[in-house]
Parts: sequence; C-alpha cells; structure tokens
Amino acid sequence: MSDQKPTDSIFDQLNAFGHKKVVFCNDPDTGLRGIIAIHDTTLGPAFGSTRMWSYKSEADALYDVLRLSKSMTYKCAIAGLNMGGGYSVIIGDSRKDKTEAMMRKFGRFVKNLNGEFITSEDVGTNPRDMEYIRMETQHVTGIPESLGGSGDPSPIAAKGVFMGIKAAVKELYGNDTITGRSVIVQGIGHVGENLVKLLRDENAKVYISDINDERTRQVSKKYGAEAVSNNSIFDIDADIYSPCALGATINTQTIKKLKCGIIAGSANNQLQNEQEHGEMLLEKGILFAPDYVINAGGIINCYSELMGFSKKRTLQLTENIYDATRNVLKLSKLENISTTEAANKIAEKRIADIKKVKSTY
Ligand SMILES: NC(=O)c1ccc[n+]([C@@H]2O[C@H](COP(=O)([O-])OP(=O)(O)OC[C@H]3O[C@@H](n4cnc5c(N)ncnc54)[C@H](O)[C@@H]3O)[C@@H](O)[C@H]2O)c1
Repeated sequence: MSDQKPTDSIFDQLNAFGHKKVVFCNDPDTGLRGIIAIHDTTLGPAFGSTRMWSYKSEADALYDVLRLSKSMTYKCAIAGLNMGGGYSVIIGDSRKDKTEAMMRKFGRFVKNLNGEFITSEDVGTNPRDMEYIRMETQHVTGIPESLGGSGDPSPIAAKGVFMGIKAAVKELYGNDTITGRSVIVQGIGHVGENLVKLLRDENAKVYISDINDERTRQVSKKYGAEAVSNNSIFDIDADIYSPCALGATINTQTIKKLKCGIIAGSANNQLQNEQEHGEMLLEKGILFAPDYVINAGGIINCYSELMGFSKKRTLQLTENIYDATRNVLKLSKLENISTTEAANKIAEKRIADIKKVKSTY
C-alpha cells in the first residue's frame, strides 16, 4: 500500500491509488467544501470516517482523503469485515466553521450515494455531528448510545490494541503473558487511557507520556503508571513502545534510538515511510504490529452498530485481532518481509478472493 504522493494531477492520483469514485461536495450556501473518496467496494459498501481539518490547500485535503480511504480498504479486509474502504474530509476549522446546516448538507451528499458510503466520526467531528448527518441519511454510525448507537468506540479500540500487543509478545517471547512486561504508552487520550487500564489490570509496568501534563498526572495516579517526559521516551529501556497519539513517530531518527522489542499502538500511520521504515525495523529486529491491523477495534464497533450485533459479538470480533496479528507476524517471518508488507499481502489476497466469489450473479 504505497503512501507516496505520485503527482499533482487529480486523475493520475486516482489511478495511482486505485480509487473507484471521488465526490466533491460543494455548497456555497452552507460553506461546505468536502471530498468523499470511495476506494474499493469489493467487500461491501465503503466505510470511512469524516474528518474536518484546516488543510493548507485543497491538494492536501485531496491527498489526505485518498490516502485515508485506501488504508480503510486494507483495515476492513484484514479485520474480516464485509466492508470496503472510503473516507471523507471537510475543509475548515471545526471550532469556528462547523454548523448544523453544513453537517446536514454533508449528510445529503452521503445520502445521494445510496449506501455506497457509510461514515462515522473522526478528528474534528463528534457524535453530535453524526446526529446531524443521521437527520438526512441512515448511512452513518457512531451515534450516541442514548439514540440507539454504539457510542464511544475507544474502549473497543483499546481492547484490539491490547490483543495486538499480546500477539506480538507471544511471537517474541513464546507466551502472551503481559504481567511483568514494560510498556511505554505515548498519548493517553481516549484510547491510550483505556489501554493503560488493561495493561495495569495484568500487572504490566507502564510508562506514560502526553503533552497534556494535567492528564498525565491524573492517569498516572489513577492506574499507578509512571509519568515520563515526552523527550525521554525513546531512551527508556522498555519491552514495548505503544504510540497512541499521532502518526509518523517512527522514523529514521527514532528507530536509531528505540530500545524496545515491540512496537504496537493505536495511532494511525505510525511509520513515516511505510516501506523504508518497515524494512529498517525488520533489519533492527524490532517487531512492528502494523497499526491498521491492531487498531481496527474502532471500526469493528461501528460495523457492529451497522449490523445490529450484540456487545458480546463485537468483543469476539475485536479479540480476533490477536489471530490476525499472529498471521501477519508469521508471514513476515516466513518470507522475511516487513510486517506491513505481510499485512498488505493478506489484505490484498482476501479482496482478490472475494472478487472471485462476487463474479457470479
Ligand atoms: N478513538 C478510536 O476509536 C481510534 C480508533 C483507531 C485509531 N485511533 C487512533 O489512535 C490515536 C489516539 O486516538 P484517541 O481517540 O485516543 O485520540 P485523543 O485525541 O483522545 O488522544 C490523543 C492524546 O495524545 C496526546 N498527544 C498529542 N500529541 C502528542 C505528542 N506529540 N506526544 C504525546 N502525546 C500527544 C493528546 O494530548 C491526547 O491526550 C489517534 O492516532 C487515532 O487516529 C483511534
């Protein structure tokens, strides 16, 4: 799954990423300027969140939505969901520019796709926005529990990351016991805090760091985790580094410093350059549990909402992340390829196989 921007030409970009459809949502009356990208619908309707962000340029917004929608195709495929990959972005400052009318107009654009695209919340959008979209179309998830939705996906996302960590521990140490292992959790927001709880419940030694000092103090006290400064996390000799804040924290500089045996966290796009840094980690012998494999709990939660699954079934699907991660790590070892390359291979194979199934009408 290449993450390189190939060209400035819109059509060449669509060809390079392999997109099926891109819809530009322009509405001067409400100020809506958005893009819905549908990457692949072989496995089912395209599933993807809606991000609102002050992009520096329209080209940046397009590149972001193309990249994010393609990775959703892979995430759904490897999680075993019958959903394709999509994403949408709205250009603007979510704190200043967002209105009910804008979100409902966006909902109308989603409605016009007749179920080919189903959305949920992301950076810059929240359950209230999903309620507005829901007023115009049923093709939205992440609705509050009080309105019959699945609510906050973060605890399930954290559970999936925890299963991914266990699978990586099993691969490296021969058993998946977390007790006594040391873990650095970088970013203790919605997912990070839930992960700290799961790790501490199994008596792991947990280090935490966040740019929000007050939050760090609270989480440290609540769970008995050791607070460390953001600058020092790469100097700590821990078994596992769990990035749960932003992407691209794994790059040429940080790989040189890393002392851990495993990287496994929730942040999307952790490798600054998928191919180059995936191979560097392979050479250094650090086991990288690919982010899109182990952070699929959030989307599994939305999928369950869509399918009307019980909480028990949602949990089962999330626990499957353990086996999905094991399969990726095994293939990486067998073929001596990076774990990301192994994950991409498994995802692409499932899509190719199901394409054959769907060739009969
Ligand atoms: N919430 C979900 O269900 C879900 C699902 C899949 C993936 N993810 C990904 O997981 C990551 C965390 O998601 P979240 O919902 O917990 O977000 P969040 O905004 O609740 O938490 C992020 C935390 O990271 C901290 N942070 C920001 N920059 C930092 C830095 N440079 N160093 C240390 N800490 C920093 C923030 O202060 C915040 O506490 C994101 O990359 C998100 O895309 C989330």
